[in-house]
Amino acid sequence: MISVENLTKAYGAQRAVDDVSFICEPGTVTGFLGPNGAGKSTTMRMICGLTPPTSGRATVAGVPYRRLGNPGRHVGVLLDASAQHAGRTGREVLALAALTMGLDTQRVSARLERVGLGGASAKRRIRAYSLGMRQRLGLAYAMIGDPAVLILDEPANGLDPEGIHWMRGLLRDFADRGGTVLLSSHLLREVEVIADRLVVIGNGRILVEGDKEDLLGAAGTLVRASDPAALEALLQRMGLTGTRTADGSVLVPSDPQTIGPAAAAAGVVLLELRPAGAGGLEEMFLRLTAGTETGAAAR
Ligand SMILES: Nc1ncnc2c1ncn2[C@@H]1O[C@H](COP(=O)(O)OP(=O)(O)OP(=O)(O)O)[C@@H](O)[C@H]1O
Repeated sequence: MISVENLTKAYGAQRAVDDVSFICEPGTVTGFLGPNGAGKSTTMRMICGLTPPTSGRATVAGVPYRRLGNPGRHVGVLLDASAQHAGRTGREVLALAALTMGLDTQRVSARLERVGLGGASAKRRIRAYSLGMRQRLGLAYAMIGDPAVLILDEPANGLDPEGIHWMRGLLRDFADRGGTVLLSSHLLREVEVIADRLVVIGNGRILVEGDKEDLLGAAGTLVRASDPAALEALLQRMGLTGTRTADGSVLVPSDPQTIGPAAAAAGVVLLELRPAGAGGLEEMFLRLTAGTETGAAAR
């Protein structure tokens, strides 16, 4: 389990992470999303004891990361796949990790095979690895101590479609066996498939957090009318408050079955009427992050 409580990190006047709280439970994969510069890496670094928080705290398995004895046996971390010593071979990296954790190096060959780096790949130096191969080694490194928790920053970065499919299975299996996974990714489609829970962050603050199905299902209805003022008046009469989205439609906290007939009865011509969740995670992400600095810049 990972617990993040009111975590804040200030760099001068800027709050890179601002009062962030969430929990990752055993048996779940939590997707950590946000535009560039939102504060994902900083949050993960604070959880792993690499960046001291300005205030708040984070614990893994009930204690701050830095107080874990032999941390690799409790939590596997992959924050930067290229952080390994370029002159070592894949086999050497894993063997050293095993030795450091007091584990038998016999497990190394099987672990390399499991991430697709057996045979000749294991004997190559990291400097000759592709980014995808480094990510695979990074995952093997994170998992060599059989931890109960995985913290992965952009683990799919550089993986080919087959590699992404493989990683999805690996992490799903890990969580299904009771493991806890926190992963950040820009690949929304991948997160949508693999995650059970979502934490979306923008400008250092949590924009939305919760069960994936609930968030995508309870997103409301997107309505567009030829006469926006008439729609607004209708919503008011229905006691509903709509929110104008970046593309000019209105997000209404109700279902299409309620809005459609009411609009027809009132003679309001609708150009669009659909569940907001139907556009999936990407649409939700873009809508949520529309007001944030980097989210707006991306448009
Ligand atoms: N050491 C630092 N000193 C000053 N500012 C920093 C430092 N590290 C991060 N920041 C700032 O904190 C903010 C959050 O950065 P962070 O790397 O956590 O974002 P991110 O969500 O991981 O972004 P990306 O998706 O681009 O990796 C950014 O504005 C960044 O410039």
